[in-house]
Amino acid sequence: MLKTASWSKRAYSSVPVTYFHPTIYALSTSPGQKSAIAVVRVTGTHSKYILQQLTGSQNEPVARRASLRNLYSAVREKKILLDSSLTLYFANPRSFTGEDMLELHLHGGRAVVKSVLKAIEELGDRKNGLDIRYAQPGEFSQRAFQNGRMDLTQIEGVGELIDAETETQRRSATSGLTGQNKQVFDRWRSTIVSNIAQLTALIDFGDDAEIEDIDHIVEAARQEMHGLREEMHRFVRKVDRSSILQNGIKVALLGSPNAGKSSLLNCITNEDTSNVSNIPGTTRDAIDVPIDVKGYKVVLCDTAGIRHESEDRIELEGIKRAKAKAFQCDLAVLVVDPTKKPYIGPGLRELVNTGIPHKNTIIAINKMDLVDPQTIKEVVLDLQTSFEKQFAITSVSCRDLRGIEELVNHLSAFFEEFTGTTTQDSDPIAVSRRVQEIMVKDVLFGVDEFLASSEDIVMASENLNYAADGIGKITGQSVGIEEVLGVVFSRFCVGK
Ligand SMILES: Nc1nc2c(ncn2[C@@H]2O[C@H](COP(=O)(O)OP(=O)(O)OP(=O)(O)O)[C@@H](O)[C@H]2O)c(=O)[nH]1
Repeated sequence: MLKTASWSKRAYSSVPVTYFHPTIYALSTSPGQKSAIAVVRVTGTHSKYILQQLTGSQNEPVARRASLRNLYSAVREKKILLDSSLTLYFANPRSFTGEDMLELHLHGGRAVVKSVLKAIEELGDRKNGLDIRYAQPGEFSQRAFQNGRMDLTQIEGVGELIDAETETQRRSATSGLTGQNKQVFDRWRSTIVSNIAQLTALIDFGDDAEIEDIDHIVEAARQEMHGLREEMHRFVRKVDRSSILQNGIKVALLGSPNAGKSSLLNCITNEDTSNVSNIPGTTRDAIDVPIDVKGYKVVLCDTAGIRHESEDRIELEGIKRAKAKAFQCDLAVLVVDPTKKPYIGPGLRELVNTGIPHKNTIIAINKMDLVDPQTIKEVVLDLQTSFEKQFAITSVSCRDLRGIEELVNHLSAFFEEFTGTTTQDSDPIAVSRRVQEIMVKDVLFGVDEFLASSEDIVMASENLNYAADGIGKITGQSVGIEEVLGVVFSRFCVGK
């Protein structure tokens, strides 16, 4: 008896929720490009059938074991060899999607991929129950979600990880992927739910309770939610700072014409990105260059040289844009030419002192190869008296690259402080814009309203419900799920 019961339970649990969904397949590596290897993924009930048909073998595949197999066109009469491929079969539920899955590691030629995709397509026969079709964007991840393999924050973490361009972005994305964020949300949710339960008990049975007991329970809930609100605000602040990592830290290069701004940009990026010339005023417009500086994504902006006396309309427009860029940047790097007096013209002085006084600024004295150390000392002194604030000053040469490494270290120290991270050992967190919005509009809103309304127990409990539902929307374990699913999965590409 017992044996039958446990067997039937096992049999039941081995059927994924999506068992009757079509089997889907897609090319998971970059489409349209020649490469050494291309991976085609298949997920769904007919995965094993597809493997058996393509290999022409009815043998039971060994799960999780890679094997080298010849793949043939499904038209049996004309058995055409398509490729010799590495095949990997995963039996449900131990797969990414929780369904039976198949991976075909093909040779990456376009014709090979095309022929295998066509062969899989030809295996579809809906009338005979073989519902097989090409996947929609994000559908593999959607299956993983539907079968409880991942929650929404983890799935979004996969998306962030694939989009990560720098080391710091990669590390922040792992907070979602590893379920770290989910643990935080789950803990918050259970705290809120336990307080809802306390209040519900008061609403239902409060008539029998002493007034002091009621006050005591309400006060305890208030205290707990106060603490939680603090923690939530800290989390949101950290997410804000982490999203700077995603979008890039904006650094504007400012300076007089010919100071060497474009040369410095090229030295930092190691590329000839910007227009270098000895004709002052060469850079007429602001150029944004996304680069990786010691693991941080930085958007470096080369601007037109700022001087007062120009009458050239185009140059004046460039200067206007340079000022606007300076205003938007997170950090300004002021490039100074020590061979030309005044070292800082009135236009730049005014911009730094009154136009962007709230911005962090690093000063780079360029062309140190052209002057002696005594002149550098003079320039430093002059700069220290030119500005109302004291800035870090460093000297460099774009010609012989002296001081460039030191300047880059200055920049990365600033990035660490600005984003509250170090590239080695901190834990930035990345959550999607969707999660950020729900945190503010639902979760924190509900908690704030609760703290404002805890005199009225029914209202207070409603507000906590609102906050808990918000967390449910974030992880995908509560009401409002349909409305969020579309947003989450539409960001994914086919095969992911
Ligand atoms: N000797 C020497 N020359 C440099 C150095 N940096 C730049 N130059 C030269 O200075 C001139 C101007 O350099 P750019 O990088 O175009 O200067 P810029 O500030 O971008 O100029 P604008 O576009 O006019 O604002 C070029 O001839 C460079 O080769 C340096 O460190 N040493």
